[in-house]
Amino acid sequence: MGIELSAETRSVNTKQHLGELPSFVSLIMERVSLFKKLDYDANIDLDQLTVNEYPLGVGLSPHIDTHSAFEGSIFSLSLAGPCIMEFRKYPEGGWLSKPASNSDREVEGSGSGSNFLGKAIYLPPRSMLLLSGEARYAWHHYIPHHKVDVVKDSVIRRGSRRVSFTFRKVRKEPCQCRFPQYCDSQR
Ligand SMILES: O=C(O)CCC(=O)C(=O)O
Ligand SMILES: [Fe+2]
Repeated sequence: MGIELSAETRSVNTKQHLGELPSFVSLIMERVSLFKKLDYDANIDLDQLTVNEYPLGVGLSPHIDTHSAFEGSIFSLSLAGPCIMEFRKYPEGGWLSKPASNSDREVEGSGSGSNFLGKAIYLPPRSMLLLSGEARYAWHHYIPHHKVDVVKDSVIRRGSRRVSFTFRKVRKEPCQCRFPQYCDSQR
């Protein structure tokens, strides 16, 4: 909603303006505006909304949201069931290997040429995830294709579905972030 996003290229067609965001998200936008009080360089004049539905066991493949398509702050509201979102940072830029097993931990990968830092974050229902700075520009995020997540030896069962509302601001100029090896505008 707002502006069309291609699932294949993870990019936007700025000519495909789908209209204003629907009025039912205005309360969410009000809550998002409270983030301005925090010390973020956030431009939170958000104009693009993607709604994702994840049936039980379905995840999200690893990616960094396209730098050239969206500004520096990305907000994702989790609804219905919980999930664990995993993050990896590869110093070289690209994604190199398949995700390892899931848990709430820090990971340093090695072997088969991979060298990454990993983190896993629990996203309860009704929580808002803010990706900004290095987390937005340099870390891949993904949701493993699992029905059950293990966090510090506790088993967290996913609900029968999760729905997320991801709010972004479409970028009009090339990205000039501090992370050129991850940046499609600077390669
Ligand atoms: O489901 C989410 O919370 C995140 C979705 C996401 O990363 C994306 O659409 O790029
Ligand atoms: Fe994403």
